[in-house]
Amino acid sequence: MELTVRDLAVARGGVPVLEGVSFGLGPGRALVLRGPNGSGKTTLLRTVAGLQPPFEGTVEGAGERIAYAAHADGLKSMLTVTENLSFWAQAFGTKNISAALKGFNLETLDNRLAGTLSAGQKRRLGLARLMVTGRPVWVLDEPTVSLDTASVQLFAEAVRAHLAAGGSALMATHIDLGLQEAEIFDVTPYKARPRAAASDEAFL
Ligand SMILES: Nc1ncnc2c1ncn2[C@@H]1O[C@H](COP(=O)(O)OP(=O)(O)OP(=O)(O)O)[C@@H](O)[C@H]1O
Repeated sequence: MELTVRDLAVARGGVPVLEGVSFGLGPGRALVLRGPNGSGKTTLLRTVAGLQPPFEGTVEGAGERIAYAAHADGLKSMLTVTENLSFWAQAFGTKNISAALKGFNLETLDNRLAGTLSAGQKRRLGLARLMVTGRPVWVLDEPTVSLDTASVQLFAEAVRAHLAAGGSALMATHIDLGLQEAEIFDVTPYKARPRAAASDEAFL
């Protein structure tokens, strides 16, 4: 099944920031959103992930197929690394956390409370969570923030394995992940044009 975005316009605070966005993302494919600060990449990802409604247009093949990871790591600070992953595995109806621990080099930190991890370690745990969701479409907002070079490499390998297993990934990132297979989507900011007043639903 493909994630299909058609003629999408997205808004923040009731103000449109992007319009006319259309793309399809099928199994085994990665798409990287590129654009300057404030151009609307986060807003687009939030809309695709269902965290806010489209201003215009449609998103199909999303919903429960999506695992979303954004700036806020959403970790439970008083649970250990293992307990965090087990919690999510249970929440998403999966079982195996060992691949996620290994994939993000968390094995030696397995008994550490998440709240005591460094910024990069927390980010690794937040990304490891993706692997236990079992969900096919990863939507990732600047996933490599705080990661060192070796961890960026681990992340790229995790994405590559996800694609090879038939998953897909939609990402906003300012750095080159070394994923040659990823396609680039340049976001073009909204051009002001006459329109009716922004709807209240678009206000988030
Ligand atoms: N809660 C909000 N209320 C109003 N405007 C917002 C809100 N959040 C973001 N914006 C504005 O919406 C626009 C798009 O922001 P967005 O975060 O989607 O951009 P971005 O491309 O992800 O930027 P960056 O590369 O800096 O992360 C920006 O002009 C931003 O200032």
